[in-house]
Amino acid sequence: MILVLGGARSGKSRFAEGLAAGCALERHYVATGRAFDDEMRDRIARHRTDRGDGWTTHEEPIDLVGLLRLIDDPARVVLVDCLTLWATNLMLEAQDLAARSAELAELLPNLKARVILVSNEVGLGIVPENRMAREFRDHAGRLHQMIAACAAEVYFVAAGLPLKMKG
Ligand SMILES: Nc1nc2c(ncn2[C@@H]2O[C@H](COP(=O)(O)OP(=O)(O)OP(=O)(O)O)[C@@H](O)[C@H]2O)c(=O)[nH]1
Repeated sequence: MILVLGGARSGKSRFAEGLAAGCALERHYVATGRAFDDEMRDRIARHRTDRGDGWTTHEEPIDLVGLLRLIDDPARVVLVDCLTLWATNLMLEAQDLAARSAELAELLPNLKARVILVSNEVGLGIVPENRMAREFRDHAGRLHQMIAACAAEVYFVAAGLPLKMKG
């Protein structure tokens, strides 16, 4: 399992897609993002075009654990983009984010597919004024630590350049 972290528009998704393309495995893309407005719809369309053929796309904003169990197969590489949007969706539905994150961290080492997880590093700026944003930042930081602990490789991407942090 590989974790790819980075800021907004850092090039993390492209880097992760490159890692997946480098495996001679059936490629599956798990999108946690939701097309809630025209801007996001355009962005998603661009992502689909950039990915090109050769990917099976799954859209699952909430039940990531259930979907990963369902599509798990040793013949596949599964790219999840991204964990922070998944966490946002759970928070907006008032779900227990700590419990869902623990479930994911427990499942990942048991999957047979090669899994690549993309996530936003949101903890580098000043402390947000908004309480929900502070809670989200803390949840994301804890989730990344849990996933990084069991990942074989961890990268941090900035300005399109990957820095290998583990593995
Ligand atoms: N629903 C859906 N979402 C998608 C699809 N393809 C990509 N996305 C979403 O688009 C999001 C990434 O969009 P951006 O905001 O453009 O990328 P970014 O993460 O800021 O930029 P980079 O760091 O360069 O990757 C991912 O979190 C995906 O969930 C798709 O086919 N369907």
